[in-house]
Amino acid sequence: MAGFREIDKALFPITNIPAVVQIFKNQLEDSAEPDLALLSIIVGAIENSLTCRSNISFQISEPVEATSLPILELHVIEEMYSKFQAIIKGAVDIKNYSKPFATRELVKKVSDVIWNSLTRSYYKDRAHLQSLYSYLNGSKLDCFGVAFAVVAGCQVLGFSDVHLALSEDHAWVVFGECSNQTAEVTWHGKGNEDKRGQEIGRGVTARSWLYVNNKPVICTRHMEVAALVSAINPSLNATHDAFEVGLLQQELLWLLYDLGHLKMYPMALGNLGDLEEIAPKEGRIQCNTLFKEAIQSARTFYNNQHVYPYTYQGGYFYRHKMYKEAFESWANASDVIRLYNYSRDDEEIYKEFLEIANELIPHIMKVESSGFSANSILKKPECFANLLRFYDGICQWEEGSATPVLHIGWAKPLVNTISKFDSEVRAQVNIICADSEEEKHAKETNGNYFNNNNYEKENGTSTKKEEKEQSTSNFHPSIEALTAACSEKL
Ligand SMILES: CC1(C)CN=C(N2CCN(c3ncnc4sc(C(F)(F)C(F)(F)F)cc34)CC2)S1
Repeated sequence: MAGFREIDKALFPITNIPAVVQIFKNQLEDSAEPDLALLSIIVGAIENSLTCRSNISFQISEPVEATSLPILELHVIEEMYSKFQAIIKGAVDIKNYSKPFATRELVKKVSDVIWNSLTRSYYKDRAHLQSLYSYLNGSKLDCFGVAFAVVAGCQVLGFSDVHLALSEDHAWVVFGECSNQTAEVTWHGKGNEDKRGQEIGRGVTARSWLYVNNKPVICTRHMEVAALVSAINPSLNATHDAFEVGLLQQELLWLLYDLGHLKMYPMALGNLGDLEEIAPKEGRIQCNTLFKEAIQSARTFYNNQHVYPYTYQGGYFYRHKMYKEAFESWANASDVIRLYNYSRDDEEIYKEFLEIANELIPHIMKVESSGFSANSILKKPECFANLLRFYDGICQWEEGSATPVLHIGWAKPLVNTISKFDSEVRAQVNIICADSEEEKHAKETNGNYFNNNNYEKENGTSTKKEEKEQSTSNFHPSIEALTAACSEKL
């Protein structure tokens, strides 16, 4: 069983970051399960006291030491911890539910208890609504927070088979003797009817990015701790972070990394990479290594069906003006999305690709075409090839989808970008039609490679592709038409 033990209580009152890290270490290394409710309440209390407006003067007027925190008294935490236990145990009579494994009815009941105790209406996307501190003190939770609270509630009831399942923009639970049962427990997006209690769709939604082609991160208890730590939000306001909260999140993520609990959690590795880029820790691996580990994790454990590891890495390269590398990361992100069907639940990733295509890439083009260096990316065929691959993936994402992706707003920046490359550069990119000798070679070498500037791509097959007869080339017709138009101008 989990629990708030004497060795944890002995660390109170908590006044600094090392004490919080020690409690997490005790909980994570103990043979029993780490106590999700306890850990969420502790970090939620710290985050809330350092980021919520009420004591804003505290931050500005009294510069605090890096690792000092507002004092956390034991009785405050104990009261909240007992309150959560009382709410859950008071509302769920487990005599009605056979043990040792949870049932759909039990999971739905716990979800109803959380759901019905939330404030009637509040701004759901506000920051700092992810922890049990927010639930117990403000009766407010965001979409992730509800799912997390349900798993923490099931832990209180002794159901150790109920675990958090995470896509890149949604959370649900798995449960049962073989952990193969799934249930929605929270809402997603705006204005969508919640599907709480239902199993995760096999139908058309299963092919949407929202459910990552049935390759979600299935958490262990320790990975659920990593999720609550990843969900820590240091932002004070739109422009500033409370740096002690960011520091605490970074220390806790390194603790989880060292214990091996981030190996199968690409987004947590990406979060740690972002924090390391801002404030690199002595003697730790570099942030771009973390972005690579996140990509490797997604390729190894999730059949390369996740987009964010590539956009974490692309964002890093972009901020460091490594534009050639950024194009490759974004083209790799596009190779992931091309196999999905775009559905109305996929707005978040749509916005991500829209920003890359219509803000970041045009900015790079502007910067690169003003300067006149021989080393410019406008002279590099692999940059042109990766841009085509990026756009082609988005076109293919749209293919076969009920909802269109592209509109005229996409076309102008796209044509503007492609026309920035001189004809002799474009001519060096050799688009190889499917079934050619090179294509077969590419299949044998099982991957993408630039072969004397040829752009070769293994034509990844998927259900989406099988439905279409093999096209004459790898690219979506509109990209093919564009490149043909360009080459006509040679
Ligand atoms: C490259 C990026 C644009 C930078 N930040 C990104 N994040 C920030 C952190 N983030 C996350 N980081 C760790 N774990 C999770 S679980 C999750 C979620 F499934 F959507 C949930 F639970 F519904 F909110 C989101 C998420 C979401 C993606 S992607």
